[in-house]
Amino acid sequence: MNKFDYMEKYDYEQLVYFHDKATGLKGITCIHDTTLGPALGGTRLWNYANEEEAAEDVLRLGRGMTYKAACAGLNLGGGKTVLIGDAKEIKGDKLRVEGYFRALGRYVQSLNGRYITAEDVNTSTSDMIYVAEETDYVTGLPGKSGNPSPVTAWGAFAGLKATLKEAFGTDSVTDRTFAVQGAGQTGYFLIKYLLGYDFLTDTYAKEKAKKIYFTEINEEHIERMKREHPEVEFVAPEDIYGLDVDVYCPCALGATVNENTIPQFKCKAIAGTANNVLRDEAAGEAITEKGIIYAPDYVINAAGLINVYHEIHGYNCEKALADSEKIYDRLLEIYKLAKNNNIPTGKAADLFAEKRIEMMKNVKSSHIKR
Ligand SMILES: NC(=O)c1ccc[n+]([C@@H]2O[C@H](COP(=O)([O-])OP(=O)(O)OC[C@H]3O[C@@H](n4cnc5c(N)ncnc54)[C@H](O)[C@@H]3O)[C@@H](O)[C@H]2O)c1
Repeated sequence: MNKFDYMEKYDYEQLVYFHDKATGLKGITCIHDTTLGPALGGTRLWNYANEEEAAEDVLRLGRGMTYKAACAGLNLGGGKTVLIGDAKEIKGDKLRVEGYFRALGRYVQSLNGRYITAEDVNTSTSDMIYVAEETDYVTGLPGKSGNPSPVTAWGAFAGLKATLKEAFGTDSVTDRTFAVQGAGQTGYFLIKYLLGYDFLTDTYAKEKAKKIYFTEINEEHIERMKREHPEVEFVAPEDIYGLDVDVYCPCALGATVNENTIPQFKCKAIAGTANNVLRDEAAGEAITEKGIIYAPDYVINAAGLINVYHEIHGYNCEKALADSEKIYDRLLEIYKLAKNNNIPTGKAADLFAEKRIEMMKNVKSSHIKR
């Protein structure tokens, strides 16, 4: 589809190409929707096969950010930047890195706050320090909101409890069993929260799950879990889907809910931190038919975004965690919407986001009339 037709179909505001000859910076920014606030989305550096592929990726990712921010209840719109280039080559040239990312910063500044950037695939918080030399519109800087993963897992834990409430009528984890895929940055913390860990007090003061299984492919992460929490049982990666547990928690890869895994599931709910959990729309429909409650990925894993949003307004960890807990109520609303409209929960999340944006459009236009 030609770009303008595509932009019209999905209501995009802007697609901006930029280039800096001296540093070889070459990229595209998508600003999808700024009804709720400035478009926020990270900058991804990727060796795209061609310009077309980069444009398609940035359009898809930028729109996804609009839905994520809207469902998270933030005053943010959705956007994204992709840089076209070989990360190894660009970042391997230490002299070039400063100029490259400062050129990006100058360009971001030229958008005048309509777009706020952050790190993403192949860009780091230290690259963002250079970006910040040239623009105010960058977040997720070192020494500010910090690593988002414990907060992402905190929000996901709140969402997981809402999902238990929906599936079992109570949100307590004490009688429940869990299968966690991936004990990396977020999965590790999700398991700790399931074991009663409180991030704020650094104590195990909360209720504890009845049983947790986990799987991993990284030896260090397997050893860490076995050493710190021997009661969490390791299973082989291929065995995680068919376990007789209440909840499957995807915290590693995308597309793990698919035609191969769905027949294996014995769980009543799917709730974890991973992105793009459903391989496709059909997977969403199939698990709904199977009676499995699915926590839409971009809703349950939004606390990383909530965390950097707080950085823009002066970071306070307690406030960021409290806001992340709102994912609980948000998911309950989405589950209700799904039931009332007889649609899969993923579709209900999209509907929720669109309704919030529509409502705010009306609020803003009535404000102008006065
Ligand atoms: N980090 C965040 O704040 C954040 C925010 C939103 C979404 N997410 C999403 O959550 C997911 C996990 O992110 P993360 O930051 O924890 O990543 P991570 O790389 O730290 O952890 C993922 C873990 O999964 C393991 N893994 C990979 N393939 C596996 C397999 N087949 N079986 C078992 N384990 C496997 C890896 O070894 C790794 O330890 C990703 O989809 C990411 O996009 C993360």
